[in-house]
Amino acid sequence: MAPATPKVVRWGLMATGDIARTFAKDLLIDPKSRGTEDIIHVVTGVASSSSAASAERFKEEIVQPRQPSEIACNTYGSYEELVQDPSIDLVYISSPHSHHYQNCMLALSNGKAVLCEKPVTVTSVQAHKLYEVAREKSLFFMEAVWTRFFPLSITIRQMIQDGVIGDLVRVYVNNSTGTDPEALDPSHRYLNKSLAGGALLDIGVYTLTWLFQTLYHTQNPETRRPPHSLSSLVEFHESSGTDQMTSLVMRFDMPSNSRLKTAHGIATTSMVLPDATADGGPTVHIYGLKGEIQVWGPAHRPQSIKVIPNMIGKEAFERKFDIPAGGHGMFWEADAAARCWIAEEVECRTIPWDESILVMETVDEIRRQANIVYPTEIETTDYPVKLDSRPK
Ligand SMILES: NC(=O)C1=CN([C@@H]2O[C@H](COP(=O)(O)OP(=O)(O)OC[C@H]3O[C@@H](n4cnc5c(N)ncnc54)[C@H](OP(=O)(O)O)[C@@H]3O)[C@@H](O)[C@H]2O)C=CC1
Ligand SMILES: O=C1OC[C@@H](O)[C@H](O)[C@H]1O
Repeated sequence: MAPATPKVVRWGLMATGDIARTFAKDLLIDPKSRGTEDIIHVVTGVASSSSAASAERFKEEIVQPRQPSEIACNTYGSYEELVQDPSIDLVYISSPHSHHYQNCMLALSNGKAVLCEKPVTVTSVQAHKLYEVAREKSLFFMEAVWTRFFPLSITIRQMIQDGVIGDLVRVYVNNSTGTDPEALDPSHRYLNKSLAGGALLDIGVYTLTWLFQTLYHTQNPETRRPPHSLSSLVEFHESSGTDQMTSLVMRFDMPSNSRLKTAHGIATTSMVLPDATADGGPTVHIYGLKGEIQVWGPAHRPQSIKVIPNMIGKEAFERKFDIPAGGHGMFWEADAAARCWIAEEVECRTIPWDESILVMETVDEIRRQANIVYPTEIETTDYPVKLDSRPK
């Protein structure tokens, strides 16, 4: 039952780029419009590493018009100042992924709980290290894999666990960005190796999220085993050398009472192809012995499902999942992070640390197979390391 008085959760925003704007707008939508009665989100701090003026602009354009005027929002021209602000409960980090490790360390070592954009780090070793620090300091820490918190994803995980499509056999996912790399400035984060650019870390991680949330997360945590036998192929963008297309197949062990003891996860990601199929067809297919669940819409921001039973005479059905109040869909992960923080939990069960690490280990292995190498300073676990890769 919802408490009589909602708890106010105070956010600090580290970075003022594109996704920070989208996240902040979602955060400040009335939570009641999505049935959230127990929390109110406010933004009490914004920091930009470019300038205090940029943080101030963000506050004026995005924050102030959307929250009560009596809530003070401090602005800073450095991330170091933000993490020392006592009026902040949770820090949302949305710098480029190359900077996540250093920025998360900064927040955690200053005693702040963290919600960090995907991918949590550049390497699995960095992710391990961050979770270790969060545990040592008893601080909440979560990778912001927003797709997992969509009611659509929750419904699918439940359907799998309820046996609606029977034992899992194969999951196929396609997620792409629909970008023409030739039309981008070469310093853009998609093409910039100093910013851990490339399709795999940017959007490929969503395809892995789908494989893990269906073929791994739905299994008994006591007995499930990490996937194995990964084969992948990577294609590169000529002038930047960043990865532009990855396809992979890997094997997931299934529970011992399944008819088939293993299932295949197949994922593909591309910079240039559209993020959803042009004819609006499915982007994710989850195949079980009794039927298939199709997911329609971009795999990172899915919109509807179709469930197709194998049995003749059993009707297929469709279900649309609208995102309420004109939101983008990022408020559900914010609600989940806030609830964990209020409950003094360090980890969110919907995206547990071990799964973020397994995704990063999978990325490591694909990178090893294709020899994708980033500059040492963004792969290191040393802290603090000064990173400066802004275009001159
Ligand atoms: N969940 C989702 O749907 C999405 C997630 N993302 C993730 O969010 C992160 C940011 O993406 P996005 O907002 O699109 O990127 P942007 O380039 O638009 O913004 C990144 C921000 O990071 C800050 N920054 C700090 N250091 C640097 C640097 N050296 N070079 C450039 N920017 C720097 C800047 O803010 P400032 O100057 O204020 O410090 C910049 O505006 C990525 O990790 C990406 O994977 C991205 C898009 C969608
Ligand atoms: O997380 C993301 O989702 C949407 C994409 O367009 C973006 O590049 C990526 O970072």
